[in-house]
Amino acid sequence: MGDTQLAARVRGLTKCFGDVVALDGVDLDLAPGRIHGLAGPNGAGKTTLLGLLLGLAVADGGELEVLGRPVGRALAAPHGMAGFVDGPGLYPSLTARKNLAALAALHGKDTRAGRIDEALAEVGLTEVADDRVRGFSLGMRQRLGLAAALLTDPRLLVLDEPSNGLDPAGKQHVHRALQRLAADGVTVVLSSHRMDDLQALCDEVTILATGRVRFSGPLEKLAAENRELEHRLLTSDPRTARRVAAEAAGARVVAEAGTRRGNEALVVRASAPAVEELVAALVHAGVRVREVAPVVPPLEAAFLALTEQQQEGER
Ligand SMILES: Nc1ncnc2c1ncn2[C@@H]1O[C@H](COP(=O)(O)OP(=O)(O)OP(=O)(O)O)[C@@H](O)[C@H]1O
Repeated sequence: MGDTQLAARVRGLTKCFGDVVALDGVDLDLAPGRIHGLAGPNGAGKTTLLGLLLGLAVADGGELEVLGRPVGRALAAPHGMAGFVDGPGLYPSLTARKNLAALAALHGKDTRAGRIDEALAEVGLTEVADDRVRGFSLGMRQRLGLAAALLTDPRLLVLDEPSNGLDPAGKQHVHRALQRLAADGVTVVLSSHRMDDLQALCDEVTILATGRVRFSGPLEKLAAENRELEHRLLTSDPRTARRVAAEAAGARVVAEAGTRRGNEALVVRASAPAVEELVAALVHAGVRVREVAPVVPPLEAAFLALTEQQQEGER
């Protein structure tokens, strides 16, 4: 795909706040119709990057192209973009419905009741449509902010931690709305601290640590980065299992991890294929394997390995 088709193209982006280097030569490509996740420890630069995309601040260096247009030094949200960082800007004294009407009118968009009702339904706020926003929870505000963004018919949607404060039903509404947008060709970029949310939603992720990109690409590639993981095994015969694991190629017994559901658990460090071999060897030795699971989910393990490496390298 040619770069001209990208929803956003970022090259060597830097941003400092006094002595703090928030972004340090960041490259990022956002492909159309994809949901791109941004992850990273606190202070990694996620909000700063999303803010620059939204035109809320100006970069100190590098290139930033959004929806085919270079973003210059003027602070202006590029046309066709929607989103928010640090929570959506809403009018507390107005109802949810009136907020949407006011925000859509501000953008010169369709304010017909039908369209507003649709947006409210999409984020699951129909029942509180006529309640004042002042009494809304964080999760309800986040969803209303998303509804407001939907009304502007964006081609690029930028969201900073949109899952913050959402209950499971709210999360489902938000995930469905974002997936519907992506299916319609809208590009979505969002930050999250939850690797499980990123896994459920995103095609690609970028991991930032101390202002630098540590990984950018498909999620499967990230999970595969961390080849050896600790796995917990529950078996019918812990003693034999331990002996078989100690002899298995490519597996190292880490510890006996106490008991779980009355069984003694065994923890081994091994790659996914080596774990499969071990399970086959256990079955061959007459040991029943009741449960095999990574101690830390693969994506989270890859995230920790990448971000810890970066921080240690800088000490
Ligand atoms: N307006 C500002 N003034 C001074 N420093 C800032 C400002 N905005 C961000 N920073 C600093 O820049 C760095 C990156 O911050 P940023 O908020 O982008 O990180 P983040 O990845 O979004 O973090 P979190 O996960 O905690 O939200 C941090 O060290 C932060 O303290």
